[in-house]
Amino acid sequence: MATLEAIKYKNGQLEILDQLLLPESCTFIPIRNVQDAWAAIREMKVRGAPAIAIVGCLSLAVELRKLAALETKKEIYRFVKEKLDYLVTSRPTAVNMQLAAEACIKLSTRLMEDVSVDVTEAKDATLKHLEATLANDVADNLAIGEHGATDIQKKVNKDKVRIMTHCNTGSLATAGYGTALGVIRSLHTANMLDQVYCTETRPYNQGSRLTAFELVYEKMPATLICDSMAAAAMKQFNIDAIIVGADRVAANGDTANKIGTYQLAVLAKCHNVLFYVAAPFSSIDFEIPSGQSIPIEERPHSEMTHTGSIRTAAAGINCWNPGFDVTPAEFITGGIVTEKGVFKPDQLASLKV
Ligand SMILES: CSC[C@@H](O)[C@@H](O)C(=O)COP(=O)(O)O
Repeated sequence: MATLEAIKYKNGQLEILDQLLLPESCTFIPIRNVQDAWAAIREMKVRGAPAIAIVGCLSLAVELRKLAALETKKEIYRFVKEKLDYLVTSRPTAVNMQLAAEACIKLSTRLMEDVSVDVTEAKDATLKHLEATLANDVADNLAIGEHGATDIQKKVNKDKVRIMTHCNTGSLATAGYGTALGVIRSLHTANMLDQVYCTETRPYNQGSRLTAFELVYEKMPATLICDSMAAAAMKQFNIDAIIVGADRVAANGDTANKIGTYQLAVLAKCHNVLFYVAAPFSSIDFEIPSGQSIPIEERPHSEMTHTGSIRTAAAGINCWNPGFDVTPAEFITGGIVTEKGVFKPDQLASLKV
């Protein structure tokens, strides 16, 4: 199934769909270098944990392709490390950019130390690694979709299911297909989706602006709700499962995701609704034992006090605007859906590679 495309890369040319302009306008903007990518990530022109890492890696590929002047493998290593270290500082909560940077720096170190590899081969191997991120992510998402849909079908045991989701985890947040929205897409393709309820996702409205846009685009049976309607909707519509994405999953399964995820998980427990997290392995941070160590991004207060340029909150009020919250592993009752299968949170630690 053709899904929306938010990241376009060909022969060293990178363009991204400016998500700040959605749903009014579909405008692609060029990313000419790592600095452009850093700014696009920071300003949330591209957002969503996997998409952030892919655009970061591809922006480095753009620069590396243009670079003729590097004469030694050490110069390539230094160039790659400096650029990736910088990209990691763009946003703090999602771990995907950090893990992608660590993997690429490790590769660059290995190529530098391998005497059988010359400079051109080292550069080509690094480029190949960076450019593969796009296709790898789509393949991972297709597998996540399959595993998630099969697990939900097995546990819910109904012909058609009602799903709730939060934030945006679709083609716009990934290289294509999506993670949690990928599972919903797979259910829809298998004619097993009765209805998906997507939350508005205040204050940045990734749900109403982006997920709703994708759902309409894909013609899925979907209903938008405000975040404050989640409990009522669970009760009224007999939701079968909630599925969300992740920005960072700790080794014990605690999961950081868009603010509002934790309250959905608590509500799911009260209403006996299965709660799933869908994320690629590149969102799992095996180095941190629990969600307590996950850095939570604080966002500008204007996201809460204004709608566009219009102030909707009383002037002078103090605000608290964390971009993410942490759902304790015990609330993830359905499981963590990855490209390698569906796991209970307490199974994760043993999967460290
Ligand atoms: C597949 S994306 C999973 C998460 O990154 C997503 O749910 C989310 O929280 C995105 O937050 P955002 O602040 O829009 O980057």
